Amino acid sequence: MIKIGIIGCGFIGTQICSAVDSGAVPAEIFGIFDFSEAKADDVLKLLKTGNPQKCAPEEMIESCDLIVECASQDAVLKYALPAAENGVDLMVLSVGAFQNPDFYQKVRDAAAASGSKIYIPSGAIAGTDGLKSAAMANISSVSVTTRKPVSGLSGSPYLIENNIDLSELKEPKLIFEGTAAEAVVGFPKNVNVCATISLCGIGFDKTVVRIIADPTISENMHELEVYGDFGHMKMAIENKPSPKNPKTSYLAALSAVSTLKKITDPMQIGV
Ligand SMILES: NC(=O)C1=CN([C@@H]2O[C@H](COP(=O)(O)OP(=O)(O)OC[C@H]3O[C@@H](n4cnc5c(N)ncnc54)[C@H](O)[C@@H]3O)[C@@H](O)[C@H]2O)C=CC1
Ligand SMILES: O=C([O-])CC(=O)C(=O)O
Repeated sequence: MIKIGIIGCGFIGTQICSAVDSGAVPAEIFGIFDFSEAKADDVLKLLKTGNPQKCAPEEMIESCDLIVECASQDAVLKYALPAAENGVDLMVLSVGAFQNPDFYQKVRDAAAASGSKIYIPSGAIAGTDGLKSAAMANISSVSVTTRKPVSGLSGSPYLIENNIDLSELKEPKLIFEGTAAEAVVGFPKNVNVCATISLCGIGFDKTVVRIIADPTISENMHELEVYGDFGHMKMAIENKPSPKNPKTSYLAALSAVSTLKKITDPMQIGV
């Protein structure tokens, strides 16, 4: 069984640990890490199988087969390269960190040299299968429109830097329109899906992102629209947010668990 290290014991980390602990994924949690000791302790208390420990990422990199980052873009910037250089597989949820092309290339090159794999789950969006296939020919445009309740957007650097106060909002409002590269910096906890779409399609600088704050909804919604030689694709998803973290959709955690199942399964279905 593969030995997994988890960096980040919030909503997604907890869901992954529970899935492994229940036997739904044939793997073993070797270690967990969170800079909040309390969060790591809460996850340790949940686990009933194996011998999971709190341990530093450096120790995971020495001892695990796969490290799952479900913490923050900062954590990706800190641990992705050492993991890839050490030949350890890595799953990344805070995909926005890859908008820096030099960093992305360094991690890719290190993984290629060491033979490790970097897994990026489809996360809180659908349609990555069709987009990846479409990208085998010419794609003329990709856009993502994300619509979230105000509580899911609060505290984003873009809102703070531009003095945008959404607390009195009564109707949906377009609060951002720009490239995916700009969106993942301004909203690092909200539009990692746009980073994933950029990597599957035409890149961070050509993917157009719109973010709408909507006080009338309770779901996190994403619409993907792609035009290319293949034709025209439209995808819309209405995600239930996690009860623990309104920024994150439940589907994001399910997609991480599903990716783990795919890694450990002899049958590989879908692109
Ligand atoms: N790829 C996708 O489609 C999606 C990605 N995400 C991203 O996945 C990540 C995890 O999401 P959630 O579990 O909902 O977040 P969360 O906020 O519930 O949990 C994150 C945990 O990581 C810890 N953490 C943050 N930075 C850390 C660091 N440098 N070192 C150690 N611990 C650190 C925090 O203390 C917290 O306990 C976030 O970056 C989120 O933006 C979320 C939803 C969709
Ligand atoms: O969970 C979602 O709906 C999207 C999200 O937070 C992200 O992509 O970072």
